[in-house]
Amino acid sequence: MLATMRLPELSREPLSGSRAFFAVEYEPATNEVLLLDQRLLPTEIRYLRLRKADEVADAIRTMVVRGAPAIGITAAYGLAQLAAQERGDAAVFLMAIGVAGRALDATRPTAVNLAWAIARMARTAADVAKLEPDARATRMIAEAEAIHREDVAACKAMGALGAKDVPMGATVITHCNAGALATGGYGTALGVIRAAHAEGRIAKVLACETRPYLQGARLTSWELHHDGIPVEVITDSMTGHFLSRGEIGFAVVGADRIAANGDVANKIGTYGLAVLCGAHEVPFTVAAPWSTIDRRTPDGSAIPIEERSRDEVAKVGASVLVEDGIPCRHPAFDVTPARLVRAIYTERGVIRTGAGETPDSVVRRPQMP
Ligand SMILES: CSC[C@@H](O)[C@@H](O)C(=O)COP(=O)(O)O
Repeated sequence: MLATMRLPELSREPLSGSRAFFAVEYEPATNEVLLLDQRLLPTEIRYLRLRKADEVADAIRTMVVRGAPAIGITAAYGLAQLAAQERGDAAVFLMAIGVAGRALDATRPTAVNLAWAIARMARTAADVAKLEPDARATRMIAEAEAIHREDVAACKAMGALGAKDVPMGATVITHCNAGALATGGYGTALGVIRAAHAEGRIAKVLACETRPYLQGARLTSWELHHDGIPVEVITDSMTGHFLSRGEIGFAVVGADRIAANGDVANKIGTYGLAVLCGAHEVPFTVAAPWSTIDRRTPDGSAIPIEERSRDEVAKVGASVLVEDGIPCRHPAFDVTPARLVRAIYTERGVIRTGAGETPDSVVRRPQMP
């Protein structure tokens, strides 16, 4: 497995629980944030060591790290790192955390996990501001590590719940990358796939390539292949073909933000896949931690959609596909209405959207918040 890995030396076991690879870790011995540079995958495995919060913000903006939970965890570590560097009094400390938090928050607008993690770190900063610098840094680092550890546990919990819905022997389709690379470890949609594979339910996975940034082709296939889970890459335009032939039994994707009514924002192309699954009566499901649910956003129309650069559509690497000067559009996410989603797997239970449940309606259940 992963014979070509060059892992950075860590002074302890990674919180992601994987020595094979990790998307993000914090190294307390050096106060560095370590990121696997996902822009280079699958051809090169290189880790970056980040020493300042603005380097962390840059890394999120430029897609060194991506995926909703992973960017939230990375931002939390960026603020913990800053807390370990800031020696000023409480007011100076809170000012520095506030400025860095706003810069991190401005990097990517759609994934609510980013704002959620920054807000949680800001609350901790307010609680510890009056402590000695070393003591408040220790508390900030512990909070970021808790966010990381809780995310891995959430992925495993939702994976176990979702796996039960995967029909025995199914071919499962997924879109984008909602795996260990996109989370603290294990993955959301790929967590369901990992758990279902361990239960012997999965014949193979079809990974949509996910134009234009190709997270499915570059990242999902890499993760699954090196985990020994059978995977085939298809172009996004092939999904209707395979569904029409009855070759797909289950669909599971991640999410960047889920509105109070159950509408799901995820990587561009998800909505089309959901419509096709609906037309062919194939269960279309979503796996996401509770930190992806934004109950202050009433429905999908209120979710901000990130517009990314023209060049990601007009070029593949150095190859030009669209002549200079011809405009291209690039919404990076779309919204799938709740009515097309059969179920949402979370660490707090399953939201049966197909049976009319919503995030708002299930919070009254005993195990829900
Ligand atoms: C567990 S990750 C869920 C989503 O963040 C994922 O499906 C996705 O859309 C990622 O988009 P990206 O633009 O690569 O950050």
